[in-house]
Amino acid sequence: MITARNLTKSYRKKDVLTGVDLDLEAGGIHGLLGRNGVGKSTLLGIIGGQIKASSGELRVFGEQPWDNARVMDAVALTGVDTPYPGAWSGAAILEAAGLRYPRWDEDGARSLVDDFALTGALETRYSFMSRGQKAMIGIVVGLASCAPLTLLDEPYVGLDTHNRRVFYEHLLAMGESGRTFIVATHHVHESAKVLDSFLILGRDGRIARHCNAADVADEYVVLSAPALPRIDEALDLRGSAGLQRALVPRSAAAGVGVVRKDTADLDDVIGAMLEAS
Ligand SMILES: Nc1ncnc2c1ncn2[C@@H]1O[C@H](COP(=O)(O)OP(=O)(O)OP(=O)(O)O)[C@@H](O)[C@H]1O
Repeated sequence: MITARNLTKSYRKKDVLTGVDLDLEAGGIHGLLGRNGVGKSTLLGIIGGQIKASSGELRVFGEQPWDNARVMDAVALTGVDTPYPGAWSGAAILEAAGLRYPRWDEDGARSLVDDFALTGALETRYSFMSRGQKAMIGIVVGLASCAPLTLLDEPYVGLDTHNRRVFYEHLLAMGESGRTFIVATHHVHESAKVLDSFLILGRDGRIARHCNAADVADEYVVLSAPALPRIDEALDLRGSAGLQRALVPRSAAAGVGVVRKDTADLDDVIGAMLEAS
């Protein structure tokens, strides 16, 4: 569904994406992770046809996406920076989304509005909405679009605990629908429950890792000992006086002598991958 080869994007003299290679098959919920400013929103904008890449190859549904109406009809991109007109009410935004997206699910939108208790905000001008209300409007648009490829850019910013749970429940319920979701997120712990895979965009502007959520914690163990030998494949974890801890691929840990080996925690693995990226 998405194939990228050596995709780059520079803003004036600033190189953001320097050679993204990516193969993503249709279906599932995928997290796009990376440190602040590495280019996650830029990459989503390029995939969604809204930002023009500087060079490289990109195919979304077999076509180049930039300004391509066929691709853009099948892709919804919403998030914290979606520039809805400030004078529009929530209801007007949802009505426009219903006209914009050919597969729009009116009942689904209503159910999300109910679950988010957003009815009151539907009459509020977008510019007067709270951050959380804006986030919920963006989520309703993205999820009810029924776009085969739905890109959510930090969709939960400003949501309280209850509404984040509502969001994840709806997203999870759609995970088996055949649709593909890419969620740019900094919330590894919360999102881990719904994600099928993690894409880590590194500080060098390339995809550093693409790992399957079901496998990643099994593939690593935590070694701890007063002094660990050097293990090239190790992802560093915390070390304190008298105790070193390293996150190591299970295969590389097999040959290490008498040290304590613990099962790795998904948060630790992803966190260490982000640090190393
Ligand atoms: N339109 C633009 N013009 C110039 N620079 C831009 C533009 N859009 C983004 N950038 C720069 O590109 C870099 C990547 O920005 P982007 O928003 O894609 O990162 P991000 O990974 O989504 O960040 P965050 O996690 O902080 O939201 C940043 O340095 C940003 O300042």
